[in-house]
Amino acid sequence: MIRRSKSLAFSCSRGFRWNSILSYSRGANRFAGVEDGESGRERAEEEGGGRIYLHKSRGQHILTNPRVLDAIVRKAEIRPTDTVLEIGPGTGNLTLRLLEAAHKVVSVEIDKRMVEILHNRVTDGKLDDRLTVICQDALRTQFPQFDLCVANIPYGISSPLVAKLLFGNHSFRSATLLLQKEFARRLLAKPGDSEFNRLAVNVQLVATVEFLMDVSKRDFVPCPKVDSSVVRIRPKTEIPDVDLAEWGAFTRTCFSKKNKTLGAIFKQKRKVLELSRRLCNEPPCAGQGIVGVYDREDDADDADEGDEDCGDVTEVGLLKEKIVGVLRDGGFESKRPSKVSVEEMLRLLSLFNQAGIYFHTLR
Ligand SMILES: C[S@@+](CC[C@H](N)C(=O)[O-])C[C@H]1O[C@@H](n2cnc3c(N)ncnc32)[C@H](O)[C@@H]1O
Repeated sequence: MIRRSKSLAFSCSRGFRWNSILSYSRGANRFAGVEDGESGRERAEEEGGGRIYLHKSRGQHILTNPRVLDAIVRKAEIRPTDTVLEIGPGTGNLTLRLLEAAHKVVSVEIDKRMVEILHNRVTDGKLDDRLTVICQDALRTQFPQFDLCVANIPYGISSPLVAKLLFGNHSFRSATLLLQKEFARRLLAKPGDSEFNRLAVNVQLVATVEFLMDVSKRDFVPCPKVDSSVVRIRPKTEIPDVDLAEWGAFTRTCFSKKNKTLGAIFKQKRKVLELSRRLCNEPPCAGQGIVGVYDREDDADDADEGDEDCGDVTEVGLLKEKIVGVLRDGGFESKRPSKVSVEEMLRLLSLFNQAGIYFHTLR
């Protein structure tokens, strides 16, 4: 049951030249935003009262500019032998182009109405034997083997999806993703940039990220509030030998207060107690992988409760001294996490481990 108040209504159209139709328009009751070959800007047309409601909550903004669609496919470096994974094909504007360039396309789409539209479009174009559509939530689906991921993804799942691609044991050459501009900037951020956060540090541990192009909000139907950027994420062939679960917990601690020094962060009573509990909780739960790449703004600063400096002369106090010693001897005490590179973070974790301090996940 679709509740109209929460949705954006777009009408269907008919009678446009096939190549001018950006989304499916065969038969009655079909949606079509319409590609404007001249300006590439949005239009929506109505026919016979047929409508499909685009759900904001599912990020249903249809990319309609043919030049942008073509550019994404060109920049994705698709080989004719490739299987391409697409997340969120929507009405299939990108999918049809991917099918022209690749050997196979596997598209994962949560909305069965979109799947129906997509099926009809590829059947019309006789491309259906090379397309597999999985009608499921991309975050809950096991991806098949793929060479490349190319997608205009729903922005609401950017962070867990990037984590799934990079930390989910998939082997692929690259992911060319259309993302919200701000999210893309965070992926690309370098130490010292104001956007540098756990997302950047976790992604850059295992991948390189390259900016490809900006995309205007006006190239979508309906027009979203934000601009977008296309980036290419290439998994590194050699990944540092680090327990990813521990790395995830470690970077979470380091970035719990992005603008405080590491010394101030690790001296907090709560942090020391947390580490103390982890140490008592042997053996480590290794190999769980990073379950998220931690991009939530509200993760950036933990609440201030229990923030006071830990001054105990108990075991916890001794642990605190040990922690401070590691930070001081390694030259990290006065550094801010937002200015520390991945390599330096790895060195700090290794120094902690050498001192018998671990960040493994609590059971
Ligand atoms: C931004 S639209 C992109 C549509 C199309 N790729 C384009 O470029 O015009 C995102 C699409 O992802 C789908 N979607 C949203 N959440 C999803 C999820 N968790 N798993 C799979 N698809 C999802 C939406 O239904 C929508 O069709």
